[in-house]
Amino acid sequence: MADHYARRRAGDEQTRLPVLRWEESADGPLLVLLDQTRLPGEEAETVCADVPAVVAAIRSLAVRGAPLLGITGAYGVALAAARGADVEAAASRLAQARPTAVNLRYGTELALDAYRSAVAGGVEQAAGAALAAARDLHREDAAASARMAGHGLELLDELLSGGEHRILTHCNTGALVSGGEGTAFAVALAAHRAGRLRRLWVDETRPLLQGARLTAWEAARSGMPYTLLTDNAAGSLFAAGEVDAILIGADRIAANGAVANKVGSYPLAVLARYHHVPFIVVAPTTTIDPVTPDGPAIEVEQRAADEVTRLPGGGRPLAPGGTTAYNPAFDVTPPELVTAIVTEEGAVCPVTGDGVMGLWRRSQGSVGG
Ligand SMILES: CSC[C@@H](O)[C@@H](O)C(=O)COP(=O)(O)O
Repeated sequence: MADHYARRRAGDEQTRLPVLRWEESADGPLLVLLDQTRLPGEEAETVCADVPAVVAAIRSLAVRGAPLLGITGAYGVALAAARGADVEAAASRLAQARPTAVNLRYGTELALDAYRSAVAGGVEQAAGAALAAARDLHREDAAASARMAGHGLELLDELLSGGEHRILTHCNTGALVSGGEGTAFAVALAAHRAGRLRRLWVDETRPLLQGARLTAWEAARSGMPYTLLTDNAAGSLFAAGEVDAILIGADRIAANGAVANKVGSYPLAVLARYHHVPFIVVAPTTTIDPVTPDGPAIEVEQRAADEVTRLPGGGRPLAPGGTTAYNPAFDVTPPELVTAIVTEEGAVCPVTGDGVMGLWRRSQGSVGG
C-alpha cells in the first residue's frame, strides 16, 4: 500500500489523496480509509467491512475533520444497507460516534433519507440510493472546497490589500478532511498557487498534533513555505507582527455565528482581536447548524485523559501516574471575535448583515428564507 502512495507522490505532488474510497470485493463492499493516526510516518489504510469498524475509525480519529466525517457517515449508512444490516440502528450509531462536528449527523441523515425514500422499491434499490447520496455528497464537498478557496483568497486580498500573506492555521483542514482540497488549507493553497503566500504558520495542535503530523505533511507535499510552532508560541509570533491573518476550519457553526473548532482556536481569536488581525473561518454550509442557536448549545466532545498525559498513540507517559486531565477536543469562539465566515456561497461577517443563516438559506436555494 505504501508503494501505491509513493508512486502517486513521485508522479505529481498535487495528486488527490485517496483518503476514502468505496471498494467492491468478493466478500462484499468495503469502505477503505487512509488511517490518519499513522501519518506522517506511514501511509496505511484501514479497511471497514461493517459499521462498527467505521465507528471505531471515527472514534480513534483514523478518519476525522468535519467535512470528511460527513462523507464517512453517508458511506457508512450505504455500507450498512449494502451488507443487509439494520440501517436505522447503524445510522444512529454513526451519527453519535462523535458529538461536535455537525457534518457527521448531516451526512448520515442524508444517506438515511435517501435509503428511506427508496425502500418501497426493495432493499437493493434503497442501498443503491444511499450509496448514490454518499457519492453525491463526496462530489459536492469537492466542488464546495474549490469555491471556498476562491472566495477565501478574494477576501484575504481585500482585507490585506494584496501583497504576500503570512497566515496562521490551527489543526488540519486540507485534503485529508475533504472530498476536495479542504477548507482553510484550500485558501492558503490558493494563495500559494497565486504567488501570494509568504508563509503558512502551522500550530502543532496539542494533544493529538493534527498540525504537526497532518498539516505540515500536506504543506510539504504542496511545496508551500511553512513553519511549525508550538500552540503556545502563537502569542509571541503575533507580538512580533509576523501574522497577517488566521485561517481555521469549523466543526459546527451555530445560527448566531458562534464557531466550534479544534481546542486552541478561541485563544487565537482573542489574540487576533488584540493584535487587529483578521480571524477567518472557512467551512462548507453543511457545517452551519440552523437548529443550534448559539455557542453554549454546542456539545463539546471530551476525550480521554491519556491523550494529554501520554505521548500521542498511548506512548511514553508525560505526567505521573494517576494525573487527571482536562481534554476538550474543541472550543467555541463567539461570533463577535470572528471577522468573517467563508463558505461555498460566499463570505459574511457573522455579526452584521444577514449573518450565517443567510448563507445557510442560500445553500438551501431560498435566498429570502
Ligand atoms: C475542515 S476541518 C475543520 C475541523 O474539523 C478541524 O479544524 C478540526 O477541528 C478537526 O478536529 P479532529 O478532532 O481532528 O476531527
